[in-house]
Amino acid sequence: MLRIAVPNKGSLSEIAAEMLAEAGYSGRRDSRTLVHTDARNDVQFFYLRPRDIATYVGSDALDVGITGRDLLLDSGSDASEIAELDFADSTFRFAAPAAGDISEIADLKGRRVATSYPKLVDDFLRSHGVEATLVQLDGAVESAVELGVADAVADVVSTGATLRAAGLEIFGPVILESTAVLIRGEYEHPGIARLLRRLRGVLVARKYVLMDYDLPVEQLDAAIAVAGGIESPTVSPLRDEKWVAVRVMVCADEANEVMDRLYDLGAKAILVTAIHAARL
Ligand SMILES: Nc1ncnc2c1ncn2[C@@H]1O[C@H](COP(=O)(O)OP(=O)(O)OP(=O)(O)O)[C@@H](O)[C@H]1O
Ligand SMILES: O=P(O)(O)OC[C@H]1O[C@H](OP(=O)(O)OP(=O)(O)O)[C@H](O)[C@@H]1O
Ligand SMILES: [Mg+2]
Repeated sequence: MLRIAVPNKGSLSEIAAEMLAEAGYSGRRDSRTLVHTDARNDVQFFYLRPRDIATYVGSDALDVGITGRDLLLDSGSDASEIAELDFADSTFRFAAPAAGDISEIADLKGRRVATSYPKLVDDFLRSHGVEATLVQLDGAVESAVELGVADAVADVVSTGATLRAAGLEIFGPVILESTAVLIRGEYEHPGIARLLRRLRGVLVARKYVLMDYDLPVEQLDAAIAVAGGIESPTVSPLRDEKWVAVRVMVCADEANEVMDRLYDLGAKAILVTAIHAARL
């Protein structure tokens, strides 16, 4: 049975649970449940703190897990990334008071840096030859400067709203581009391949739509240049030999532009349908 570590709370937990449900797995019904068995799919879910998941997977106590790249690297675990899961995208940055005397990482020498990711920040500063004092906090790191606990912070940045609200300004290079990832330990459980296929199927179903349209046959090459699909579009003959029917996968966020361009080529009856599941 494949043992899967999933976040039990925080910003990763809800989307991870949605992805697994879309991939056909049953999940816990009660938020206090710590272990759930999906016998039909021969998997067992262990609901753990996101920060701890890399430790469980890296020690092979569990076979595979969903966590954040920043949490994986900060854990020092031996677990390794096997796929990006296309959510919880964030950058990890330094920030300091907008009108202060810290505007580049060299200015951090001998200063105090507050963070919830001490290993990640320590490794980065060492790699840049900067010696600073790290102040480890559990969260809401942006308040540390105002309250006199630190001179600068290093934290997760998504929209930047939290930093701006705290009067802090980003400086220095990007420490890390983080995203949600699937991770595994040294041992590659045979069940991982199928889990990966299912999760990738969810990502494809979310990213693409199916587009069907009728087209004068002489415009086919031009239409395929507009939307070539994954391998190649499906082209079927119509009763009227001057027309063909085409079915093609298109990125959902490009669908309207593609429809406009196909329309300009003379396409008719252009229909877009959502993809519920996929295996490419
Ligand atoms: N605002 C955000 N936007 C994108 N990703 C985020 C954001 N905040 C946290 N994350 C990501 O979530 C993971 C941290 O999850 P964790 O649950 O430990 O903290 P959290 O999301 O801040 O939850 P909470 O603060 O509710 O405990 C990291 O991978 C981090 O990059
Ligand atoms: O750039 P933004 O869109 O403002 O998002 C970034 C903020 O989101 C997270 O905080 P969270 O709300 O999880 O609180 P926490 O710091 O206590 O974890 C993260 O720690 C940042 O503070
Ligand atoms: Mg948080």
